Amino acid sequence: MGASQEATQRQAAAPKHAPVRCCSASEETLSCGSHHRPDVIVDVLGFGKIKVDIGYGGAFYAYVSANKFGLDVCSSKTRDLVDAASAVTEAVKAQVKLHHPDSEDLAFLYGTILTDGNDAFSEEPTANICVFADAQVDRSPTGSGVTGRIALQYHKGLIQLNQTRTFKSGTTDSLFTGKAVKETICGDFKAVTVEVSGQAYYTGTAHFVFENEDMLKNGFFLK
Ligand SMILES: O=C(O)[C@H]1NCC[C@@H]1O
Repeated sequence: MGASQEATQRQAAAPKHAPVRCCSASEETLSCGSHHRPDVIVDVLGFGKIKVDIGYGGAFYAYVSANKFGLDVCSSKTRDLVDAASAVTEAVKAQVKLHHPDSEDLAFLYGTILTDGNDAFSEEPTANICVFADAQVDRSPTGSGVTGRIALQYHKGLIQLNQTRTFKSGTTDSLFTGKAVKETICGDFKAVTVEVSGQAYYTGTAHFVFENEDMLKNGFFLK
């Protein structure tokens, strides 16, 4: 079977809109110890005191409307959005202690998501840009980021269970849809199960092998 045939077969078998379910909590600092305090004030270098939300949807993000920085997620220069988001990330990392009930390994801020501020339910798409890891910009509205954003919207009473919202990347215009489907708990935190859907495309394949003589074929530990 040629490579293109294989790819075609895989495409035919691939689910186009399979939703991904995540358990997601609106989170806050360990020290405050309550379930509902999404508003966290941090001192952001160059911008002063800014109120952000911190949410978890597979990773922790800080969420803040871009207009707090005089920016627009859809029309401002990406460089300016990245600089503002990175300043927020630095501030939160330095000033907020995160806690994850399942594992402290998960208790770190992965990035900042600047939004258009349209968190109340609407049929219209709401835009955001995710600046994560080492100031990378996501090409999508961000699965984990949208999950956390829906959790925050739900816990703020801005959306109801099973109200589907559409999320748009301010950078590429790509779309995800998502909804909160069930209340749950995560450790001591009130949480919500979220479904996110989007379109994915194959962009390549890889085939890995190991040879018996390879003394590292089973992997290795770093000392
Ligand atoms: O969509 C996601 O959740 C991933 N994309 C970039 C940040 C996350 O790793």
